[in-house]
Amino acid sequence: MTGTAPANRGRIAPDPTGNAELAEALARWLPRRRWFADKDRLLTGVRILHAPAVSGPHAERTGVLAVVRAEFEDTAGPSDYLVPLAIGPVRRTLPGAADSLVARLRTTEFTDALAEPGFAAALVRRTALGGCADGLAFVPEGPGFAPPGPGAPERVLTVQQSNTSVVVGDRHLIKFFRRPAPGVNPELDALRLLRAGASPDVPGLEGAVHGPLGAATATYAVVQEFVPDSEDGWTLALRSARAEREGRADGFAASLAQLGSAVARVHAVLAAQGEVGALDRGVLSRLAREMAGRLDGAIALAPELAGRREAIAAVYAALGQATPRPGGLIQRVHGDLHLGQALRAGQRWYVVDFEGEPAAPFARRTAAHPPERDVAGMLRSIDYAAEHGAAAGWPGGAWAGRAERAFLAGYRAAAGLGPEESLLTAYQIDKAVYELCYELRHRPSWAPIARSGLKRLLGDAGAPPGNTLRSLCANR
Ligand SMILES: Nc1ncnc2c1ncn2[C@@H]1O[C@H](COP(=O)(O)OP(=O)(O)O)[C@@H](O)[C@H]1O
Ligand SMILES: O=P(O)(O)O[C@H]1O[C@H](CO)[C@@H](O[C@H]2O[C@H](CO)[C@@H](O)[C@H](O)[C@H]2O)[C@H](O)[C@H]1O
Repeated sequence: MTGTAPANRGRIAPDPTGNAELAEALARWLPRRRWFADKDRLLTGVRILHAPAVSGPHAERTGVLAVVRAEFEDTAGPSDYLVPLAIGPVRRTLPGAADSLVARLRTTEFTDALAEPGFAAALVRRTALGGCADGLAFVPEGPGFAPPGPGAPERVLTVQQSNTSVVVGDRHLIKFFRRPAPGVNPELDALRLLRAGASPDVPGLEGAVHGPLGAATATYAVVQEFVPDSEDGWTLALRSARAEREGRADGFAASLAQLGSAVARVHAVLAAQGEVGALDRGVLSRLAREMAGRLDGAIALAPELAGRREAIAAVYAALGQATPRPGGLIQRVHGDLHLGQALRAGQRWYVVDFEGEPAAPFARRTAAHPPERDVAGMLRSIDYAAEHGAAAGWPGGAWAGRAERAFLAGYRAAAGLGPEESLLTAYQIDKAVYELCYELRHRPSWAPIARSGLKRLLGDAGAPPGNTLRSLCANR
């Protein structure tokens, strides 16, 4: 590391002009982060691509929004990660958890900047004010917002998976995209459409931070309204399934009908504000081909799927031959909708995390789909909750049936018509295939949930606790 002399303390020069020691420390620190998405690959090294500076929370510490490139032994290509760092003299005690320490190199200390009081708040403040500095652009979106005052309390959300979000002053949430890629992040893009259409069903977009990525520009973070006192749909679903076992009725099914309506309204705004296309035979056969391609990719990761290839391919083939509903559309959708991405506050639902499937390239995440894709995601999530409960001995089947029917009824009431069956079936199977791979990779002990969901969707006999699509559709 060459940047430790007092004169340049706080600035990181891009590799290969220095920083070898810091890069080595990052190579040890990164794989232990929960948002590091390459845990199953052998990391061979880290390079610091960019490190634009932002004003530090206090005079002796500088913040940088470092973008680092992780390189691996395999040939699948490098991954870029956003790593906000605070740089300053070594301290006796760290402000956050001990694992916020990235490196102590001689007299200089490098820590996770999101654990430093004042760092996230300073970025939200700069976004509210707008402006450019050191290659970063702080851009308020829409009418803008009042900057948080000095000393606004901050807390890093611990539930996040792919990214890292910090709540500032209980009013704003700044979400740092850990995997920057060239262009506008799909979440920012979707939130702009939803703001333009005055959607009441998502937290309002307030601004964004952009920075360099090679010769391109990437979205580093978005700032949006924080929804206070909310609980996510997954937590509520598990509580409701447990209440059922204990013979206590609750209002969850009724609230899921409201969620169904909220999702339908989100779809309506995205269709009105974004690009749409006709759902014709050509689109159906393309979607069927894409699903079949994803199945082949999934079999490579989860060879157990090979035994089901024929049955799954038959469902996709049926989709490819189906007659589209007249007037059907493809449009921007959420792309990775599940109960954890619905927040209940008071009597309202808010839909969050429009980033799409975290591992997919941006172009695939923003591609137009029939809205059935999101509806299928939520049905899979209800099935997940039922299956999770079944493992604890809860009577998941009846609960799941009611929950799924309520969600579909709410969706239908707001959309004016229900999801199309061949699409809903194919998307649920496509999602269950994705989930099996996701679970095998990230949470192997959850793989049986995806496995048995897939079994049920393929109509295998004797697979409680969820419901076959046939039984759900019979009630449409
Ligand atoms: N605007 C918000 N207000 C309140 N909580 C939020 C908001 N956005 C996200 N959250 C909470 O943070 C969690 C993680 O957010 P999410 O956008 O899904 O992050 P990730 O991209 O890391 O998965 C959500 O499940 C929700 O509990
Ligand atoms: O929230 P993310 O965008 O990071 O989504 C990924 O992780 C999800 C798990 O947190 C995963 O969702 C799967 O598990 C959920 C329960 O934890 C369940 O409700 C979903 O239906 C199921 O798909 C999601 O697939 C993945 O992309």
